[in-house]
Amino acid sequence: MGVTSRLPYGIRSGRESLQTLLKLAWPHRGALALALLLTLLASAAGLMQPLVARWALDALAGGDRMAGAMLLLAALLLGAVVINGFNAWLQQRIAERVVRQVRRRLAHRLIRLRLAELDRRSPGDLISRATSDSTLLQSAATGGLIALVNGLLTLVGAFALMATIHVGLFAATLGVLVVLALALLFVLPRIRRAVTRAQAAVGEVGSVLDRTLGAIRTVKANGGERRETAAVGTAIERAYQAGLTGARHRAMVSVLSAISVQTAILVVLGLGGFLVTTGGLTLSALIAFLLYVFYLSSPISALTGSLSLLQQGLGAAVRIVEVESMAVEEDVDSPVSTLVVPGPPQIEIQDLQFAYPTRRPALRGVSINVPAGGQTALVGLSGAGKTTLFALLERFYEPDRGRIRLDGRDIAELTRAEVRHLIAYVEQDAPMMDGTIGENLTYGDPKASPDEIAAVLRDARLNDLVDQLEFGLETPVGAHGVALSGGERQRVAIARALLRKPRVLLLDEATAHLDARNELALREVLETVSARCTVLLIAHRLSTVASAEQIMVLEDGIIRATGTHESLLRSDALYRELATTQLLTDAASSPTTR
Ligand SMILES: Nc1ncnc2c1ncn2[C@@H]1O[C@H](COP(=O)(O)OP(=O)(O)OP(=O)(O)O)[C@@H](O)[C@H]1O
Repeated sequence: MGVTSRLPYGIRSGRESLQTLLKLAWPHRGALALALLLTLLASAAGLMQPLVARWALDALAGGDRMAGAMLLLAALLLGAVVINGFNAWLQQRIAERVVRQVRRRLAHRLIRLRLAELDRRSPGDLISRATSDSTLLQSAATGGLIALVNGLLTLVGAFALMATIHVGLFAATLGVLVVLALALLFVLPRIRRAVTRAQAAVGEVGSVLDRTLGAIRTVKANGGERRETAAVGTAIERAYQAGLTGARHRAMVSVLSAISVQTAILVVLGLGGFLVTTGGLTLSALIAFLLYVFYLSSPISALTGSLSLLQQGLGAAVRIVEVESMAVEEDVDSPVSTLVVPGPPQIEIQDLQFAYPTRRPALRGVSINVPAGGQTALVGLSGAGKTTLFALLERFYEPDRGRIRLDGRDIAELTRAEVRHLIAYVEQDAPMMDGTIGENLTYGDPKASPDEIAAVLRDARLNDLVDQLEFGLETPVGAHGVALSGGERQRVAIARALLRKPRVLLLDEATAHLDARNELALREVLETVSARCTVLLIAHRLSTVASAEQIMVLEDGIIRATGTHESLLRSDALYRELATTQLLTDAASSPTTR
């Protein structure tokens, strides 16, 4: 790490990307070795051709029959064609497998990324890494690697044969090619950087579109179409410019390799011609040597082509390596012991501190004691830290300091899978997953029985809604189905939470969109549920808050008062203010005013 971190970013990322590429190719080493063997066979067949041609020419000059040589030449040509055809299919298959493997791994990690990582990145950019970046790896991890090794071996083979014909001519050819190699050292890293830039810009296109389509009503209502189109346009332009730069560099590589081979031919022709006239070389040897120089264009273009291809792959691999370095929740797949907390637990929160990156602390030493069972309400002004407290209970984030204990067990010592198995959480916005209402209900407990589903439908007052729908529980909802109202979505989310029979139920403004009748019904359900489950709720409705046995007032990341509705009305100015202004909206239905 020490050495790596001192290297400039380009070199470090290049090396890491190459390691990633090799790691990806490693599981397919058997098939890759076969593909390389076939490539070498085809190349050997190619290398033999000038020798056989020389043999044919010598036979002709000596007045011998050349049929044998011609037959061998034909066999070599045909053999190379068949081998190349099979090899192309084999390599494509390996390439597809590499991409499948990368996409599976990326999908696995992206779904398990920690929220702190997701907060810093846009979903569109992350998605593009699993889609377009992984495609770029396809040919690099197979064809690129094979062509590189094959190009190198063929080149060395050709060099050896050329050196046996004439060392001086070989040295002259090598001199020309060294210049090419030096030029490549300069151009190739630029291809990689251009590809990384282009892919980052493609990711940005995804981000902008994701943001725009995700808030399309806001965009339309505010006439933001032109602005959003311009924002996408800027990213598209950046991708185009980076793509052009890459194309320019790739073109330069092929021009350089063609020029170097042409130069080598001219040098060999001039020098070789001179040697032939002075008797230092036979004509057939010169022709054979020249055929090798002509032949060199094939491994050289394979080599330079594979190097550009590899640079493209490496450029994309940089972005894939980044995903590898993002923190994931490793313990969400671990087995869950249902006995961790047998009944509704007492929740003990001690000196909890937490700050989002680049923000002032959202929680500044919260200590509370939530009794086992029963309902506890959290109230406070917007931004006080209520949702953040729930996020820490769910272990979406880890606290900077302090502990949360469930029945004396520190949740940091439980796996996230265990913590989340114990807790059901109804979010503020209650989004629907794409699928049917039934699938949305059973998302947390796919094995729920029809009776259990019927019970939660009753509890969440969803019966009427489901009965009205043509396909009942099979009705699709979400982006591709029936659009549910805010209140309906909340009731589905509550039903889903109840179906999981949690030990702890977190409700984050879960009644905000409910009408008075449904809210009253839900309060009765919570009354029953809280006998077997510790309910912690954030609410802005006086009716919901006042029915809680304990109320905590959170202000600017700290608990400023705890008590019952009546005691807080007497003792806490902020609660009194909240109760008479913010919470007053439905005072008519509050138990205290009824
Ligand atoms: N993902 C996040 N990244 C950065 N800051 C955040 C994030 N989520 C919340 N915050 C900030 O943390 C503070 C506490 O937010 P939190 O959502 O916990 O408040 P809240 O009491 O639930 O508010 P509300 O009643 O409006 O939902 C706020 O200043 C908020 O802007």
